[in-house]
Amino acid sequence: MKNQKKLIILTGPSGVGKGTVVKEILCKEKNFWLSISATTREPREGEKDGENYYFLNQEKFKEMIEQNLFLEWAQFAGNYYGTPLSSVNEKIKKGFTVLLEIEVEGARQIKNKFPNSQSIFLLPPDKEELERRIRNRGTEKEEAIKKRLSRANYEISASNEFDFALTNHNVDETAKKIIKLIKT
Ligand SMILES: Nc1ncnc2c1ncn2[C@@H]1O[C@H](COP(=O)(O)OP(=O)(O)OP(=O)(O)O)[C@@H](O)[C@H]1O
Ligand SMILES: Nc1nc2c(ncn2[C@@H]2O[C@H](COP(=O)(O)O)[C@@H](O)[C@H]2O)c(=O)[nH]1
Repeated sequence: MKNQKKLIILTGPSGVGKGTVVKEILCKEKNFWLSISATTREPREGEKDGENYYFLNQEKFKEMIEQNLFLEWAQFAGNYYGTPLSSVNEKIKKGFTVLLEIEVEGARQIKNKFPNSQSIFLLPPDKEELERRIRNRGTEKEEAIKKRLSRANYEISASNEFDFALTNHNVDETAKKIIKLIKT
């Protein structure tokens, strides 16, 4: 894949605000494109197949792994998640800056495969605020919240592996800082 600087990884623990910040970035930057991942998790209320994710069963997801159709994939909190290769290639060729909003294992895979990609780790102001954000989102049951929070400790300890680490205090400010980092 050419022009790897156009490939931006946004990672960080579940609930830190990656998706919210990405939405804000996409409102501000029309030449940026967010990759649509595939997942085996169940859709949340209001989520649409092909818009939020490609919702697949495990058999189909594993078939895609076998066929090397993912740029990266990982298991997270009991489900599979992966970045489909073809659409990312196509958007980069068209000149878009492609954003990957992914967890840490997948982010490491992309960093290894594409050393010129740029990686940004979002940190919460503190762990209590992270828990508040996940709980207030209201999308996960208690068991899933616990899995995500225990994984968050491991993920936060990996924050120094990435090019930049930013604390997400305020959505608008974080989005502006990320845009500046990408364009510098
Ligand atoms: N800077 C912020 N201040 C306060 N609340 C925030 C901030 N950023 C995001 N939130 C809220 O935190 C919750 C989690 O945000 P979001 O879903 O974007 O996180 P995420 O990192 O994408 O999570 P996941 O990895 O689980 O998909 C949402 O309810 C969102 O509105
Ligand atoms: N490695 C990958 N991680 C991904 C991908 N798409 C999303 N994610 C990350 O999974 C967790 C959970 O997401 P949720 O939508 O269930 O809350 C979160 O950290 C996402 O960033 C992907 O393609 N590959």
